[in-house]
Amino acid sequence: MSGRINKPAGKPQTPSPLVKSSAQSKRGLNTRSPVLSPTTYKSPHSAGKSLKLKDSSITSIDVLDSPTGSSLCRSLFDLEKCPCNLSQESWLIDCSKCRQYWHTKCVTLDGLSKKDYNKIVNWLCPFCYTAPVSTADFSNDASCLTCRNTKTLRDANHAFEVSAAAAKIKSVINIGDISGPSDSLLSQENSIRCIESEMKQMNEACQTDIRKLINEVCQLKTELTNLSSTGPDTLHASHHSSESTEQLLATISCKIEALSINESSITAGLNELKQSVASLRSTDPHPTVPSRPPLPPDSNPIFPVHPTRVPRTGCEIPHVPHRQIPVSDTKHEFLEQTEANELKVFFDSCSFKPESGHSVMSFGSPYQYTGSKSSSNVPPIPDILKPLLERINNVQSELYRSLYPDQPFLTPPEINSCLVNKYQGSDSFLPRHADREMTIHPESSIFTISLGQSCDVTFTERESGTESSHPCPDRSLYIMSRRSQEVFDHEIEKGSMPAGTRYSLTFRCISWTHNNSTCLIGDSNTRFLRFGSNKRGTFGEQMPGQKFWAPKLKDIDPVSCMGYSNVVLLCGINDIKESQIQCESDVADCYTLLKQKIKQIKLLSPCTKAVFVCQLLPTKDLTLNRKVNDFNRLIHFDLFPSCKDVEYVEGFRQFVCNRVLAAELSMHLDRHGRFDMLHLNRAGARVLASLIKQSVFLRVHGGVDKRRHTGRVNGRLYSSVVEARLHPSGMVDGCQV
Ligand SMILES: O=C(O)CCC(=O)C(=O)O
Ligand SMILES: [Fe+2]
Repeated sequence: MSGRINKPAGKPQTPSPLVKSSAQSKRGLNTRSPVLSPTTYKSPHSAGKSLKLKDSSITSIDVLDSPTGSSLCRSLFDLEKCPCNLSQESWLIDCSKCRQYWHTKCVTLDGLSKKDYNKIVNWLCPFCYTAPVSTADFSNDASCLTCRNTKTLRDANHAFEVSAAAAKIKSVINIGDISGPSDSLLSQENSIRCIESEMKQMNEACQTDIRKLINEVCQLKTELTNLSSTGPDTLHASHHSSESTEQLLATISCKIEALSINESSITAGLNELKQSVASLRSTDPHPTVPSRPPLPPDSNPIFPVHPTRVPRTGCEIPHVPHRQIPVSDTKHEFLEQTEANELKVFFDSCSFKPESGHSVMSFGSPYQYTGSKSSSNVPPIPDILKPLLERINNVQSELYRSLYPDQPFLTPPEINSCLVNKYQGSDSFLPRHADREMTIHPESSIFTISLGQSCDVTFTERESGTESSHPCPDRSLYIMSRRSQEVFDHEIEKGSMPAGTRYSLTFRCISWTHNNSTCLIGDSNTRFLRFGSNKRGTFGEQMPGQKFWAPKLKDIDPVSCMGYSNVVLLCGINDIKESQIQCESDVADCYTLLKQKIKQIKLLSPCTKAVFVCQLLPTKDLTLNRKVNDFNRLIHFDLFPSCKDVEYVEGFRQFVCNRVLAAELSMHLDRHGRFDMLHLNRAGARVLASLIKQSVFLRVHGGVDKRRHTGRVNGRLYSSVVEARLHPSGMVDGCQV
């Protein structure tokens, strides 16, 4: 029985392991009469073997006589004293693991009866108890890739490794080809592991031989003692005796020779194996990252900046062309004359609200902008406008489909709002502005139909000041992309309007949910994530957005972020995975590219409220994880302190188990049947989706999750979202299964 409670000294000696900490037992301690009065003591070092102690003093001597015993005895006196170091009238309980005794009061067990104590089979003391959950060691490693190695986790990981190895062997048998960088890495790591285990075996064999040798020497010693005890005369008296001595000596020399041969062969073998390990390690594609000379730390860092972890290059930002044009398309005579006439009659009868230089009237989804006078009590789209709206939506769908021809499942933006401007006379004008409200769908266009008097709209490229003029004849349509609003202003200059009346019908895709529009740019680990309005399996209608594919950092296109409220980046693993990325500086260069991309995004899309950066996910390759750590540290210690509006997608610790990508959240084999080191499975993607969604919503609500009930994703608690990762059926928003 372990987890014993010892009885007070002086009580009848039974196997019951109770000890009362009392003056009497303390005296016993001083006289080396242990608190453990005669009883069965299980050595913490003897793996369950019991020492039957007859008498305490003899016990001490016996134990002190043997080399292991001395340390055991030394520790006995420390172990049997409660770490509180106070004498207390309290029972003592010993830990099943380290055998340290504790006052039951000190470990809050004092409410239990003696009967209850004796029911305790296993008890772990505060020194030995480890919470059965992974706890990241955040103190040293900002990337959270180190976590506490509890036995449960270690066993789970071991089981995973065994199954992964089995799968690997199976794939080798089935496919016969395991080429590819990750496989060569794996096979190399496996070879190291094999050699290391072989070395372990040889070491063990060596130990066994040494033990055998000691036994035999002891045996021979005894035999020699026996022989000598018969006296030298007797030894030489008979021919028989002399024969046995010679035989004995011959046996000894034979055995010693055999053992030395064995030993030298073992040593040679070990040396050979050591060499193999060394050569394999030297060809490691991801060698130990050498440190760079320290660089001056940031002058005013929020986080303490590790001097070696500041990127070596400055962050000059290469200019990115915005690739926008002021008017993306024009259609003359878009309206039939009769339709135009009908519309003019209709608008002549409407009451417009005056704004600066013109007057306005709205239909459909309210369009709010600075100084808008028509955004409250907005009537629905009138019947007379419905056929026109349908035509415009057709044009919008075509435009959207041509933008994303390879993604036919995406839903084009729906034009749902019409703002009509009325210009009367040559004094009318339209102040310089851009239609860059966040409520406008970032992938949509703004459609303007002119009715009545012609005029020119002037466009100005904000950065360069370059102006261009666009003529707007009666019944024509011109189209501006929402993205172009990030770089061009437009206006109808004062004094440029002719006499007479002009109506401009401007159509947009408006929704307050676009305030949360999100552009997700990521690598293959974003492949299961979906935007959409389905309650399950997508990010949902409250987080509309679009995904952009960027396997490497260079593929991040800052132009795609223009007009989005949030940008989420998950990219970089394929960059640092490259074999030429060999040291911390190389990793820092990759990180610098990420930083440049973020700055370019913010330059091109200044209205974007936040850029969320996902740290790199852990992989199953420990060597690659070192680079991951280096990259992630730069995100923590350089990016976040230095870039305003860059936010952090929290909770990535969930992906780590035993310092690698958690088995239950990741793919075991890729589609070619090879060991998959990098990819999340659907359960992992669900966790990733919930973390992204949580971060985005926390920003929207100033750090407070206000959706329906605090802590919920589409009505489900975040905690259950995370739990749901293990349920194959548990679909979480943001992730399509
Ligand atoms: O009247 C026009 O052509 C332009 C109208 C416009 O820019 C607007 O309503 O935002
Ligand atoms: Fe406008």
